[in-house]
Amino acid sequence: MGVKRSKAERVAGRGDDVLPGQLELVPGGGGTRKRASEKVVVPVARSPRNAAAEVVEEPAVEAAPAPAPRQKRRATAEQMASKQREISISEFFTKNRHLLGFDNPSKALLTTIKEAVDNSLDACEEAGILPEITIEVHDLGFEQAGKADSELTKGEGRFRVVIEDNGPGIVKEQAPKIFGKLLYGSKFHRLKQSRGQQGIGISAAAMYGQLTTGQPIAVTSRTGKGKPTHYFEIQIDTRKNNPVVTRDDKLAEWHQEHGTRVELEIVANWQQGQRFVNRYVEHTALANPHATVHYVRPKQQRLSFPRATDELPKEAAEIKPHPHGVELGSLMLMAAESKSHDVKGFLTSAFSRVSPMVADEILKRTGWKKKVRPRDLAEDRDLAEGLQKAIQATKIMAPPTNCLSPIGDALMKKGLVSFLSVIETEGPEEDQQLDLDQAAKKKASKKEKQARAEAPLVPDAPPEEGVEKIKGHNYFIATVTRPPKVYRGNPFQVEVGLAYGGSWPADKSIELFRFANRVPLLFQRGACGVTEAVVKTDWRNYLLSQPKNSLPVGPMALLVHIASVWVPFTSESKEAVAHYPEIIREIQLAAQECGRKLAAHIRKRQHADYEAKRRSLFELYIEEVAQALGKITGKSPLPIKRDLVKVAREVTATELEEQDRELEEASEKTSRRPRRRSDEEAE
Ligand SMILES: Nc1ncnc2c1ncn2[C@@H]1O[C@H](COP(=O)(O)OP(=O)(O)OP(=O)(O)O)[C@@H](O)[C@H]1O
Repeated sequence: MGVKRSKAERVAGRGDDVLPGQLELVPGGGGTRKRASEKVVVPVARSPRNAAAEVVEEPAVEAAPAPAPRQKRRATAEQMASKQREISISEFFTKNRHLLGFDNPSKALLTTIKEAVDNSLDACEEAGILPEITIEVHDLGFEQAGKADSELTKGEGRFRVVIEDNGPGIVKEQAPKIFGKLLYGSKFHRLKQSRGQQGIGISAAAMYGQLTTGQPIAVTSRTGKGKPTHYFEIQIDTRKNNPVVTRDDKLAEWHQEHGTRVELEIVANWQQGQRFVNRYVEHTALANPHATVHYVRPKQQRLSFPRATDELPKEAAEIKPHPHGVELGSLMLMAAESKSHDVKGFLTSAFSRVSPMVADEILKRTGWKKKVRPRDLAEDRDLAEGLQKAIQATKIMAPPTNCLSPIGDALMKKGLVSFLSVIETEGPEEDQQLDLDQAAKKKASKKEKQARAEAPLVPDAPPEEGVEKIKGHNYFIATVTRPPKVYRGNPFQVEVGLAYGGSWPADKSIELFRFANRVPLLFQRGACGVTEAVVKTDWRNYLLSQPKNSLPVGPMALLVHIASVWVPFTSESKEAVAHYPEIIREIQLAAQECGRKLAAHIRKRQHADYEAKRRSLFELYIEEVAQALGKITGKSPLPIKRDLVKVAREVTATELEEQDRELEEASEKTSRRPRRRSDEEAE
């Protein structure tokens, strides 16, 4: 069937090549200029009324190019050139501090603590030291915030943040650059899993402190027994991005044999920011069960999170880049820096998984007739492109994965159990915003709540495999660790753990805990690839309800951890993971695997509930039946009742009951101590 033309099209005779609503282009460089002899097609606004006649005719006119209106130049290139100058990285981030997570005083508080704690944990692990970290937040008073009272948001003021670790310490010469120069660090150029990766975190915190309070960052550090303790005060010359040491002393005494203490004065908002900090500390303890964390807060009890294991995480090895992940520019740069005399040597020494045999295969694919040196690759883009294509066409083993250090199933479970004990002991987050007196009052009602919660909802409901008993709550815990995978040459690994039941609300969206290289991600949930993967998973298959494009609803906390040598964050503030399809797919697979375990548990639980209901129904009539049988047989009704109860239990027994009873006995023997307790209690 032919296309029906409008009247205008038929008149113009060009309806076939001009779509309605389109301006006709005249070939030959004329752009939209009209040819004299032709009718011209002019677009008209589409509306239901004129949809049928979308084009109208206009008499063709020779179009003369209209002279451009003369405008007075506002600035000349020379004038503009006089204003152009280099921008230092510190100047840039002073203006764009939101990019580093210092958007507002409450977020700045968390970012400052996070940057320092992440460094401490990284340093301890790298040195093979079990971390013991103290986080202190001291309120210096609202009047010192440097603003008029009327300008202060409630809770805003000046705070001193102190982070102390028992790590390897920092050598004297390095301290000024580490704390007083942005983009200076030990982790950016290597491929190894670590919390820090950019070399900007702690100096950015120092810069924020300097900007808001004018105070320098203070650093105390010692590298070992018998070594001196150095104390520095460091400022940043933001114009040059260089450190300025304002104080450099040797301390006569320091209680740490080795370690680092960082002190920053910042404008923060404790009232609004404390819940983020509390959450960060709790979640850090959850993902780092090998660390002891002490937490000192204004007007509240000092908290301690003792380590749940004395085993350090598996050491992550440093690897070389994988050839499949290298881009042309990087390849040329690497070739320029290579000390090898030939390309074969360059390939085997600069990349992982390139043996001499694999290098020969790559070179054969290039089809080069003459000898090529790495230097030639750096200078000749075509040669480099040829090599890159040959690399991509060659099958090369996936990169080694000993550069990754996942939490692991066992420790993830341990961490979740400890974390849940904390929640049950301490109550929800809001409780922590109260002052000490109010907290004491709340404690009494919490005990009542707990007593109520401890009463089993389902008579004889048995705990089952994967179910952890925490202070009277049954939590089903399941974990999944996926095998390592690679995105753009970077190895990564996904782990998922879930805790279902207990006191999580059944009618709300699940709690999603995101972690990257053991660091909790607390902001930008909606913009994170992890959230996308969880939302994309169809949780209805696993017996949870799930509104469209949302997290599932149910009494569940879901922990997702991605471990990688280079986590692709969406910004420098490292708050959300980018939406790489390979990563999203892996998270989905892990979530599905965990979901299957969850569905099996929910089914078993539903079956147990059903049988328990049946049993209670039998038991309702057993007394009467026993009495009646006693009368008929002339025997005592008591043994009859006992026998009937026994039969009812046998009939309604679920297959799990036996093993559950064993589990319950075992769990009664092992008294669980909550990981978080106040130091007062400990004493
Ligand atoms: N407490 C510490 N103990 C030992 N070394 C430290 C400590 N804090 C910082 N460093 C060193 O200082 C460097 C710079 O730290 P910084 O926080 O600026 O960046 P990063 O941790 O490398 O990366 P990111 O910007 O992603 O946090 C680190 O790479 C580390 O080598």
